[in-house]
Amino acid sequence: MTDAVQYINGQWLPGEGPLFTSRDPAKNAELWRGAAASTSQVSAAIVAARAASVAWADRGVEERLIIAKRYGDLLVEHKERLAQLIAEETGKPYWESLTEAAAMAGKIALSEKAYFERTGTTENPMADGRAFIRHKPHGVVAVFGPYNFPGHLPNGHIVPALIAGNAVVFKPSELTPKVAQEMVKLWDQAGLPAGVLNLVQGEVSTGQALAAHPNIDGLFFTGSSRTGNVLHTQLAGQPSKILALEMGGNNPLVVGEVADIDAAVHSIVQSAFITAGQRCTCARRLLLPKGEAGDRILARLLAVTKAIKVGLYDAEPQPFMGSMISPQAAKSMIAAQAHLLALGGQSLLMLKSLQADTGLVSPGIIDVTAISDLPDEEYFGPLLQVIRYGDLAEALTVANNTRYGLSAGLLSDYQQDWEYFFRHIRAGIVNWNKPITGASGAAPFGGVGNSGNHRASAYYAADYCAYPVASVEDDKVSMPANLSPGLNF
Ligand SMILES: NC(=O)C1=CN([C@@H]2O[C@H](COP(=O)(O)OP(=O)(O)OC[C@H]3O[C@@H](n4cnc5c(N)ncnc54)[C@H](O)[C@@H]3O)[C@@H](O)[C@H]2O)C=CC1
Ligand SMILES: O=C(O)CCC(=O)N[C@@H](CCC(=O)O)C(=O)O
Repeated sequence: MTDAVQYINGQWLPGEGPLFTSRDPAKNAELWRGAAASTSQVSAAIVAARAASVAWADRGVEERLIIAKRYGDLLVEHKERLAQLIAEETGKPYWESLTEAAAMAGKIALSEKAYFERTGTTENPMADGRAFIRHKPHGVVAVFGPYNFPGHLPNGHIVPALIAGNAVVFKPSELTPKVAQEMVKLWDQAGLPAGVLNLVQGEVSTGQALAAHPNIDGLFFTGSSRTGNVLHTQLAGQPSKILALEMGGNNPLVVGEVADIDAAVHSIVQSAFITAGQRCTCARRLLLPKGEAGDRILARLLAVTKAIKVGLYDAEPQPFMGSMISPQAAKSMIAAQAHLLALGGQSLLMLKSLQADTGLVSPGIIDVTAISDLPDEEYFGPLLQVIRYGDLAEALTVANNTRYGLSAGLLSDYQQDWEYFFRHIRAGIVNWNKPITGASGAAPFGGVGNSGNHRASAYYAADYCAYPVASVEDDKVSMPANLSPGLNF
């Protein structure tokens, strides 16, 4: 008998599918082992969610919020343990894992505010009755999470979905099942009724069974563009299902004229190397002006990046960068770097494996200006591509030369440069003199192009968690003051 890792209709059950494991990528040790949910278990989770969804929606938002707030309190109470699990399963430094746990707790109040501001009830004036805009939950929604924020990002779909009155079937990343299990345990402890939130663990086939199920009303996905596109195709021709896709980016950070070089370099480092470059918002392409000003920034960036402390999540003092998610992810970054070098890139700082069979790598910087056909790929790790440009118009053309459009930024002391940049850049998160990572949950979070499908998350997640209903109402049926021509009463 394997461990009870599936949570279906309020019961922890062993999976009936193939065994899979989760490993600590920094210490190369097994952390978790369980059997995947079978297709019939995925169906059972959907049946349970469907059955629970009516009573959950009927409870009303105030009652649902009481449970969500209890869950938030439990997140605060258990934040150190949760951060420890996040650190072990992802390799992120403990300090950063604590910020993820805090963001999860902060999501409750932000989602409550968004629910009422964006999808609450509005009464509009009407001469002979009342006009309302109200919102209703979709019913049963599937939530898919990525590994890089195994708590915060699925939580960013689950919390608003539950507050809006939906029941959820959650399929976390197969690389981070332990964090997912902990989250669901806290919801259970908070008193969520059986069936309202179900957890189906497993690898891609479990995700496929969930996404293909005819009885889901919506699918909220955060993950790679590749998978998001598969899901988009799969759900084509099913307009009854709402699909929210939060996907990757090939994000540009443009540096213009800046007086404070250290401040600019700090913003670049925070944008490119936080979470070992494994944020969807991370800067992938750094656009630096040609000439001395750009050379000075580059020299300082190289010096600071060389000195970045990379290490174990529990090292003291704490490193800035921890491990990547897996040894395979580290190898794929080394391969990406080799590919760019073969295309004509020039390494300024090599991304290197720091310890065999772990995800520990040093950050890399590569000048790709000479590559005429630069791949428009999201290399999801700490490898920053530098492109030198002539003027701001050229920088904008290069920055926008991507099928993605998630985040973008400008570092410049000139307001007119910012205004020009803002007018011309195509992305959903556009910052000035700030890192392009670390987006606020109080703002919409999403991208254009291949980064999303126009259903932004965070503050706007409320929008895809409920559908609007327009009503005109009166207490009694009454004759209108003026009859339409041709009617006789
Ligand atoms: N825009 C955003 O909000 C964010 C986007 N991301 C993106 O996520 C990626 C990293 O996360 P990963 O876990 O590697 O993403 P992924 O796409 O590999 O996996 C995401 C989820 O989809 C499931 N899945 C994979 N293939 C599937 C299929 N064919 N059918 C159904 N489910 C399937 C996985 O098991 C997992 O639960 C990066 O590309 C990053 O840019 C990450 C965080 C935020
Ligand atoms: O959903 C929210 O509350 C805001 C979005 C957010 O937290 N974004 C983070 C991480 C997302 C990622 O890049 O994977 C960020 O902007 O750094």
